[in-house]
Amino acid sequence: MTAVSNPLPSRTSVPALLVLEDGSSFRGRAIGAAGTVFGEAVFNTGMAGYQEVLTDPSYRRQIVAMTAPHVGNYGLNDADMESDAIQVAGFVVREAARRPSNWRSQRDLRTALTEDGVVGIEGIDTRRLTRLLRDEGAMRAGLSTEVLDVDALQAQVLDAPGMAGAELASEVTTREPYVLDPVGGRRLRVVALDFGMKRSIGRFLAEQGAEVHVLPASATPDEVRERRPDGLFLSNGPGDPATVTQGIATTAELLGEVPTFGICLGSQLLGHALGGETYKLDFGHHGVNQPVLRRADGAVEITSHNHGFAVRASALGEQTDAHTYTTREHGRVEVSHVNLNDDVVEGLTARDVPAFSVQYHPEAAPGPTDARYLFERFTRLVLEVRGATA
Ligand SMILES: NC(=O)CC[C@H](N)C(=O)O
Repeated sequence: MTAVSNPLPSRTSVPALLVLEDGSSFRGRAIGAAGTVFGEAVFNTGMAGYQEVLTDPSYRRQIVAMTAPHVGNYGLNDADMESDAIQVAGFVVREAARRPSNWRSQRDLRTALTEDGVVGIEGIDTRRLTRLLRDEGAMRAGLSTEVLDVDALQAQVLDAPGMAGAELASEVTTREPYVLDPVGGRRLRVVALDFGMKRSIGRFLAEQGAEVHVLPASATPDEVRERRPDGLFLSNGPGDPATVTQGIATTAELLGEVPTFGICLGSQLLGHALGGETYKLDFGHHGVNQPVLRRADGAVEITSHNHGFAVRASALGEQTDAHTYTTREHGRVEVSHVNLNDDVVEGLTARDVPAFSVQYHPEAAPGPTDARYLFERFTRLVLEVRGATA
């Protein structure tokens, strides 16, 4: 008999069930831990980058379905983790790779889901699921290897909380402050408020020569001031931005005092701090090819997204020209970036205080790198303000 050195693992035959709040159901095979989980079902259109998606804390309490039909080919490695572990509540794929082509010494998708205690399902019609979510909007969902009766699981889904009103940043923020060393000599000191910050974002800030003081989401304006920062960074994060009340209050108080840059949830918090509001999108933007118009020069950036909420332009204040609003307390703010698919606000630039933000992901992990220049833009803004006040 010939020995087979590296046989394909046999397909699991453990059944799993996904049920949406409207009762739509999908039967498939388990690819992760055993259990029952609830969350908001969303679809991600990236062809690759599943490791960064899985480990992005902004995906907390979401059941993420990948539209790419085959996921897991290259495995997971240590370098591309966006946090310590998989964060999604559940993971849905058409077909999970049975054996990864790379990083075999590290983790394959099935092992990673199982080790991190995350329930996953494969073998379902992800196109049908995506069409449902696109037509009906993001829905609450349940995914289970234990409750295999559709009505029973749907009843539990209907009892589970939705994403509107969900405060999740406190679950993923750092418990203790810590400092990231600047790369290549210190040029500036930044306080980063951590609402669930992706690791790559901290790296890109540090690569700007920033000594990055990462503080918990609960940090007060005085706790920020104690660090004597040249700049304030507002991170990405999960949940409904309107619930991040301390983050909004801290940002609002420091506006005009410390130059500020926000990414994703951070952009929404800047919108609130300027006096505006956020609202829930129907099915959100989760992918790596969203076209965003940069109004300053008419360029289109192809960008990486993961957001289910957005800033409402009209709530920022009185509209003074096509894209500029006068806020009650912080002067003018311009909607600097807009999504070309659906006109959603994708960036804010305050005109009378040094603050700007983008709703998408310049760190591009995963995604195209068109917007990486924004880290440099933040550094320039910080150095300009410091130069002017020195
Ligand atoms: N990636 C993020 O920061 C997401 C922000 C917010 N939780 C949203 O879904 O809109």
